[in-house]
Amino acid sequence: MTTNILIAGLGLIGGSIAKALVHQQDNYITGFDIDERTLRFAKEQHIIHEYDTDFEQLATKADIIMLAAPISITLSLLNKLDHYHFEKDVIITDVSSVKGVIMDTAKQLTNKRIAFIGGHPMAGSHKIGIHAAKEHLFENAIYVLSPAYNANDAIINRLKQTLLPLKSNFIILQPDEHDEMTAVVSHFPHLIASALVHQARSWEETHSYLPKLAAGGFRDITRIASSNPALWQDIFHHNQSKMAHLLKDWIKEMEYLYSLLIENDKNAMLAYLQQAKIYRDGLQVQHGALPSFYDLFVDIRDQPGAIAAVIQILADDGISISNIQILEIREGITGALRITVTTESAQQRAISILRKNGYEISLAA
Ligand SMILES: NC(=O)c1ccc[n+]([C@@H]2O[C@H](COP(=O)([O-])OP(=O)(O)OC[C@H]3O[C@@H](n4cnc5c(N)ncnc54)[C@H](O)[C@@H]3O)[C@@H](O)[C@H]2O)c1
Ligand SMILES: O=C(O)C(=O)CC1(C(=O)O)C=CC(O)C=C1
Repeated sequence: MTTNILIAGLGLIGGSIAKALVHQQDNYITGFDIDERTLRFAKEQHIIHEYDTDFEQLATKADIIMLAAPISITLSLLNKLDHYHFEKDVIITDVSSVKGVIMDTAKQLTNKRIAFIGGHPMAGSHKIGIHAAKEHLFENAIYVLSPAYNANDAIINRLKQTLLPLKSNFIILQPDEHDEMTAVVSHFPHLIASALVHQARSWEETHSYLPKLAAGGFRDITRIASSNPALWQDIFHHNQSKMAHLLKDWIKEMEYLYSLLIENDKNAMLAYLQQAKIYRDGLQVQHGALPSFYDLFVDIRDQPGAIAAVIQILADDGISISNIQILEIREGITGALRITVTTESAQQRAISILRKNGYEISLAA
């Protein structure tokens, strides 16, 4: 039997979900978006089967509705859906990064045809819109579900079954617990990344050469400051109290760090950095929201074909690369490639084969 799935908001997240679901024979994917170019692109690229600019038309034909717009829009779409006349039961879910406000709204729903299950796939990017959508975005990612309104186990299983092609790992979380944890490991880091960028920008006023010194470290830690500002303002707004709490904690942490620096306490600073490293290294190998990844650093010369040669050696050995980054290549001088693979054995094989081919390899930059 065909499942009619409406995706409202065909951006990075909605587009990625559509791409993963559209190839399932039994799915019929429809799309709704405020941006008609997005809808046309999605149809032309076979990311959806059909679109309409009339939300009600699409919604009342759907078996499953996925709300993948910014949070404030998702809230207003949810309120609209409550007033529609559905001739059959419908499962509604969302992908919003904050769950409390969504679940509070879902609890106010009165339409008996609706079952609502909150959702949040814990993967994404700093990129915006359907052009950045990727079929494999949610593979191995944690996908949080928070059942709220009219949702029994059979309905939850139906949704999970429909989302199986995403290859995510589902977990059930209460909204408050979800918002507390995502505030720590997702939302608050965005605030800090933006603050670091502001700090660099203001120092540039007196040190014009500063951007040229911003190498791998600054780029790594501030990548997420390039995310969609409107989307993140909306996330901060809807998780405001937890963000404020974390910022207070952070200020205390910075005061502690300030005291370590002022006292110039080498041992205490070493212990602080060591503890952070141990915890961070542990996160890399856990199976969770953070994918497992193993890095190796390859020294290369700045000359045409140098990167391709390294990739070819690994490809010939059947080693697939999950990420590659060029670090601090300066004109005519040796630089480094950071290559990321997903298993320890692939890392060991890559090191061995590249060393045999005369490359210098290290495990840290
Ligand atoms: N970006 C991430 O890394 C990430 C990860 C997980 C979850 N999320 C959540 O996913 C949701 C969407 O984020 P995104 O990154 O895909 O954003 P995006 O900007 O890439 O996509 C949002 C889409 O919603 C559409 N839209 C905006 N207003 C609309 C309206 N009134 N009606 C219909 N469509 C409308 C936009 O045109 C766009 O296509 C957000 O709720 C966000 O919290 C984001
Ligand atoms: O990779 C990124 O750029 C992201 O910000 C993805 C990220 C995160 O990890 O914080 C952002 C928002 C989410 O709701 C889930 C995932």
